[in-house]
Amino acid sequence: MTQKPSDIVRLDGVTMQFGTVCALAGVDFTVTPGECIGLVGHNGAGKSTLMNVLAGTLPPTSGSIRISGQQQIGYTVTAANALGIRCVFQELSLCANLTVAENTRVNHGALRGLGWRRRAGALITAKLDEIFPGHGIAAGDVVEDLSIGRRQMVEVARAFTVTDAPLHLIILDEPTSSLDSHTAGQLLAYMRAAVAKGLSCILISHMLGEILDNADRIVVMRDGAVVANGPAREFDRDRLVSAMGAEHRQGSTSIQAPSAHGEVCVRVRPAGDGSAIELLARRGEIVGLAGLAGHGQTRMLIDIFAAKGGHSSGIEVTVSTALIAGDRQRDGIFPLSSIARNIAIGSMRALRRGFLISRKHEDELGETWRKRMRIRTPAMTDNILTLSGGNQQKALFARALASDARIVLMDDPMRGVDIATKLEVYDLLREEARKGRTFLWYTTETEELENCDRVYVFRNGSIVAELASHEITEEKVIQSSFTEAA
Ligand SMILES: Nc1ncnc2c1ncn2[C@@H]1O[C@H](COP(=O)(O)OP(=O)(O)OP(=O)(O)O)[C@@H](O)[C@H]1O
Repeated sequence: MTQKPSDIVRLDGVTMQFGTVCALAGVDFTVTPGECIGLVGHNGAGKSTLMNVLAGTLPPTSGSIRISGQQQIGYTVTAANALGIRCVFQELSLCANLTVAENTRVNHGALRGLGWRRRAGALITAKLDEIFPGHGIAAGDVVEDLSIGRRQMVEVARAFTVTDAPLHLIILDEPTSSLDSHTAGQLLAYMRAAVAKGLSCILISHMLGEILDNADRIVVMRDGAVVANGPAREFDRDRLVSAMGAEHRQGSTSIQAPSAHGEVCVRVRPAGDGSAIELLARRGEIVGLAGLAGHGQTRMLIDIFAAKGGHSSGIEVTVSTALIAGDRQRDGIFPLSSIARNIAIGSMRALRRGFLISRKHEDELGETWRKRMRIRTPAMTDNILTLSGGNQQKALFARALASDARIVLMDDPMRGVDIATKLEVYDLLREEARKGRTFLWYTTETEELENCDRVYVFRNGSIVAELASHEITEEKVIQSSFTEAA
């Protein structure tokens, strides 16, 4: 196939085989200047793999790569960078023990010589100011001290910085997955403005509204192949969902209000002058934690988890807890273990036979949750890192639900999970809540709060509003997020 003079990228017949898994089954894909392509597909459809090929981080098993008309042989990240292609990966790639400025230097060989740290700091700060005004990040901050949302902001801003290499195409793989809606809006507005000036962009997201609102063209992948490709105006949510191969389902069905008099199993008394609101969760409730990212929601979940069924500085927890960590790379997965072991690790007591862990029971547990969460893998004995990002997240969910914990603390747990699975997980949560489990659920996706019985809105480390189920709207959450406690 010949390349149109205007194509920046032309991939033809790209395949990628990981052992027995065919991640890409002959994909043709093009990008033209000044367009935003929305790339969607179920977890494990092959989106990240395709982007890894395009960014030069994975050599394809077969197929051809042409960039600006040039056939690429031995294509690498360095070549991609020199040709103006950058990628913001789903699993953040910043060095945790370096500062924000030092991480910027890693990508820019031009920032050498005397005063490089100051110049790197100025470069990244200017870009952060441009994309995320009011970001609150300093160039001297060490990355491991930043919240996952702020790390995502640094990673995105760094990809947009330019020194000696040009920037023609930016690949954003779920760039808003850890950002609250306000910050995500800042990024998407910046991206649209850059596209209007001629930059090309590939946006991967499971938030279909984000794709429909921002893409010029949409490409849908399914099982390693492109199954739909056309102008965004030809798609709506239903068409996207069915192209992805998910059964069409209406959004969440209405939830049964829990007993308002159920036994209280978590109570967190506010510190300070008494203006903040107390957090209470009863048996069988799904309680949402909302507000701008980094305003104390994760801290509260960790404090409740650390209280371990006891009392600790104003926190009372009367039953056992499990935590689904928000940062799977850092706090969630056991990278040397299999998928089944990663799930079973939350239920070790139940799986113990004498001094040993029963492999048979571990395998059975893994199989049950593979089916329930639709984890896409040829074998649950494979290493957890062979799973796509969304499928890793499903395994973490399975770990908490498979455990006997009575309270499940969820720190933005649906990061990267596809729409079909999300709807099933929502049903699962309700079913578990009806059986008496309690869920405390921090989410950066305001739409998800509709699944909650009540929502607490956080600001500056305190709860500033409590919304009953009939009051939960995006507008109300955003309004409360910007209001101080009365
Ligand atoms: N290093 C690897 N080893 C083995 N299998 C892999 C590896 N990387 C990816 N895969 C498999 O390739 C397939 C495609 O994965 P990929 O990460 O591209 O999916 P994705 O569409 O980006 O999914 P998600 O939405 O969950 O991020 C999956 O079945 C995954 O398990």
